[in-house]
Amino acid sequence: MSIEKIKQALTTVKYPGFSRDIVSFGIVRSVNFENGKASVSIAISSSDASIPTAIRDSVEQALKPIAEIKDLDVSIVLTGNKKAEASTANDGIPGVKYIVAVSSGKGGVGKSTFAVNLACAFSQILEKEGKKTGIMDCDIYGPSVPLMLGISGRPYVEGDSLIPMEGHNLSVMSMGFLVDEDTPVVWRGPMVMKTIQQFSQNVKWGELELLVVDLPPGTGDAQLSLVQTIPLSGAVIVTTPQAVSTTVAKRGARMLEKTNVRILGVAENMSYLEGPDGSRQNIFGEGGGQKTADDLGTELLGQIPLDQSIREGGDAGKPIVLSDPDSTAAQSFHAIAQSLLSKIRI
Ligand SMILES: Nc1ncnc2c1ncn2[C@@H]1O[C@H](COP(=O)(O)OP(=O)(O)OP(=O)(O)O)[C@@H](O)[C@H]1O
Repeated sequence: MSIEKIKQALTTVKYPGFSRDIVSFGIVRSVNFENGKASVSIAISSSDASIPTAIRDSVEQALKPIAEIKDLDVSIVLTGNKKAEASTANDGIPGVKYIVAVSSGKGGVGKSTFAVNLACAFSQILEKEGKKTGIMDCDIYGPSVPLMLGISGRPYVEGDSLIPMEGHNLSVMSMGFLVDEDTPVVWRGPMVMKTIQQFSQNVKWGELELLVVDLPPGTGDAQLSLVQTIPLSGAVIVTTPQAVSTTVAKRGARMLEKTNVRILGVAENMSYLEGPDGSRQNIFGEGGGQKTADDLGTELLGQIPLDQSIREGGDAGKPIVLSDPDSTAAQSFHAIAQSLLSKIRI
């Protein structure tokens, strides 16, 4: 019996909430085998109390089929490395408890539309608890959140800080408030990163229970620098039903995983067109969201229909979650917001 065999079996154990296994994650400290007794030592940095138990259970399950192991000792060492924490209440932005990023591998999947409606759904839920929600639009190339929320003007500056704008019971900050609509945003790489870092760090949010961050599309430097700057509670990957989006969405997710951002789940946008009789037409194919979620070892949080009112709501500055709360789309956004809240609030 080789130790390699045990290590091999451990590669089937996924870190909770991640598609990565505990061996490639680098948290397996040591593996020993002597006289039928296997000892595995694992170092975990998360403050989430459910993680050590979940990992211990999965390790026991994974090693059970190895007949040579008569006795097993799994020791879990808790370390204080913040960077590897999968999910915690956020202490990176003063006053902001949780930060959820909305990401997509490429543009045009409706990421900003999703982020705005999700923020409105969070706001409706959290308002009942007397708590506030915010949204930060980091899409510096095409900031569309102000338009989608019908907010214009310039934010106040207080000392070195920007004061967010307010609309629909949301605190809102966007690069769109800072650059003129007609001025093409042509930045050089390093400037993009500097700007985005300053932008994300210098906003006085006040007390927020949750901040939704609309990440720039793609998997480039701007995204990377943002996720390194803002300690996220987790990220949602938005994709569409097409097979091609699955590949691109996965590329985006891998980038997030590399920076230890917890993937909270996948949301599929433009999933189907609902007929007046309730029938569903899969205009853009089907299964992309589920496949992306399966491949990433996470869950499909929900499907948002293709709905003309979603676009109209975006263009008119009144997201569908607010304008038609009983619609299928609004209810999907609510369900997604609820399941995200229960994930990050463990
Ligand atoms: N489910 C939907 N049904 C109908 N229209 C939608 C839906 N989702 C998004 N749209 C529309 O698709 C267009 C693109 O959406 P949006 O700007 O949100 O995409 P995006 O992925 O954020 O793009 P980019 O990343 O390039 O900013 C918008 O006109 C929006 O109103």
